[in-house]
Amino acid sequence: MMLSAEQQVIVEMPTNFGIQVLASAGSGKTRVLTERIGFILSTVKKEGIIALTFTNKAAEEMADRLARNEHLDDRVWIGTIHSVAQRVLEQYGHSIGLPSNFQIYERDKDRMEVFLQSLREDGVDIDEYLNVEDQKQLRGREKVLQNYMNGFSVIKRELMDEEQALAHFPDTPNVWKIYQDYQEALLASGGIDYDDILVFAHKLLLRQEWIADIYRAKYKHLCVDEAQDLNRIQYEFIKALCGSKIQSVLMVGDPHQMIYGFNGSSSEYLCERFVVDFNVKTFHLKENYRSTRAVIRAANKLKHNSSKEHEFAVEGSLRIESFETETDEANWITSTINCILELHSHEEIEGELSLDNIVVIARNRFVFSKLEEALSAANIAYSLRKSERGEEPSSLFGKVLDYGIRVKLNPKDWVDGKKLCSLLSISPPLDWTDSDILSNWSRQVLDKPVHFPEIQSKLLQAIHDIDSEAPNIRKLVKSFDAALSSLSEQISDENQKLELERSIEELRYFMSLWTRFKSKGIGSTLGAFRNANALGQLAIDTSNSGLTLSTVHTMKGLEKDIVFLIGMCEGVFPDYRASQKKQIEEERNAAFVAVTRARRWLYITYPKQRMMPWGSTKFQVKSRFVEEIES
Ligand SMILES: Nc1ncnc2c1ncn2[C@@H]1O[C@H](COP(=O)(O)OP(=O)(O)OP(=O)(O)O)[C@@H](O)[C@H]1O
Repeated sequence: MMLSAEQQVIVEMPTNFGIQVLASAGSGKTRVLTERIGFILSTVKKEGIIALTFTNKAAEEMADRLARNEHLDDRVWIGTIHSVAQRVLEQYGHSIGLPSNFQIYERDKDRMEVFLQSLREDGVDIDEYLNVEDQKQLRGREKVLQNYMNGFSVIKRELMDEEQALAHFPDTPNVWKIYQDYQEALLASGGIDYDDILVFAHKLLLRQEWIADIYRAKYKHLCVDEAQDLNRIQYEFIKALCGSKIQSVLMVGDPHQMIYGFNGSSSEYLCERFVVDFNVKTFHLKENYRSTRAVIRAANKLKHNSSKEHEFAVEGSLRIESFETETDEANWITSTINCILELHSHEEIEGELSLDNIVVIARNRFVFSKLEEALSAANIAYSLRKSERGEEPSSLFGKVLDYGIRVKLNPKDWVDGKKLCSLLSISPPLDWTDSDILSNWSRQVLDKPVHFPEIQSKLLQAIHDIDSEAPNIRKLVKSFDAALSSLSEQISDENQKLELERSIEELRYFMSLWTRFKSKGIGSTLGAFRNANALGQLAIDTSNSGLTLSTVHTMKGLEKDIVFLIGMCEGVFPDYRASQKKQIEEERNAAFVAVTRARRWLYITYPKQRMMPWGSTKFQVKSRFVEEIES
């Protein structure tokens, strides 16, 4: 596949300044970025490149696209912005006072637990505040606390100081003090939260110039995909990584596809700040290489003249259908998918037609419920693309393994320590710094009324004994796999058997994560493994084959031959919470992203009524975006 003349020019630009590529959907931005990396690898000796993406999935796709290049592993560092920042902290976090095995609290409820504890320590009787019978009142109070947590995220990602925070949250009393206390509580438990990863890494690069120089000496080029979605802290982190020494920065993006406004994203960083802060040459690409004429016409109705059809583009098709109910909509999609499969092949689509060619996209995952029922009834295998953060284990054994490792790495982690104590019916200790804590629990659990106390006891001791710097996970897994399997043969109680079955599954899943961690070459210690898992770098994506159901946000940057865009009603898409002009524009961006994922055929559907969660039905109005596409 040849690059176009315009693409080729960008790929082969000299490396002594920045390159900004502002281009529409399907115009080959990611392609240009990966070709540029290949070009640098083959023309400039030794110098390394950092390639930044927004999702682990996108990082993997980029690695796949680059796989044919020599020296990929030693010269190119492909990762999400968070994962790059996390590795900077893992290696040098101690230089700004972070504990060597710092914990990432990636789960919202763990962060909330730390927050509640910080309030208790401040003398606030938060347990009394939350001790209300009335559910509505309780939800209201929980929301107040959640608003504080959201506020902390804003403070971090906008890099606010006290004055700015007080001005930004005029109606939130004591916000700065409460925020400081939360930060102290996090650090006292040896942890940081997800937002902190970038904040601390940014601080580190600014304060310890010598560390930043180590990276700059090795990596002299930086490439950022989907740069329209950068937010302030992400942009500032990139800037700090470059300092004044790195000028070879390529940012590609499409302002029409900015869909993370709720996370502080703004295309201003790509379009304006980048130009001010770097010596930048700008390029535009308009030709769409992905989609058929029918799809491009629909996209251009949402964003006027955003894409230009490629001269060899085929016609493709667009079909818009309405249904009485969501069930009718789901049944129609299911039968249409079956009809497509029966075709086996079509001149507009390369290769055999299969479920792999199809994705169903919706604004949010709740829209899929009726479709999931219909697909199951019709025996059509599908997978729902999930967010990348891992799921928590459900068996007691799986939980002991997960929380135990967290406590092993950081005995100050009372959040996971307390959860473990409660699961094992052990009283929590007063001292959270004891490095023999797991060994003590291993003895105490033996006479507790829990599932298989001896196995849990052995597991706790085994975790205690692991060498964190060079853990032999394979050996640990092998011995427990054998022990659990032999126990299941001796037991007749059905529930206990199920618990054992789940324990073995979760142990094997843990092993597959470890294997994946090792094969990715992103570290070898237990701490690096735990953090990579926390950031979703080890998530195993099952949605590569079969029919994919995906929200718009998780489909970003990807493409399929056939797209069904479903549930297109006002209130769903655009989302009912979008009321201001700016929010509606972002919804339009999301609709544009959804439509432009289609390479060949696009189906858009909506029901005329929907079932509400409380059981009654509600009449629906066709989405304004469908009206526009039809106009
Ligand atoms: N010069 C080219 N000739 C043929 N196909 C191309 C060319 N450039 C890109 N493509 C193909 O067009 C499709 C879109 O490319 P790519 O994913 O790089 O676009 P993009 O601009 O990053 O899209 P988006 O912003 O919508 O995610 C891909 O299938 C890619 O292989």
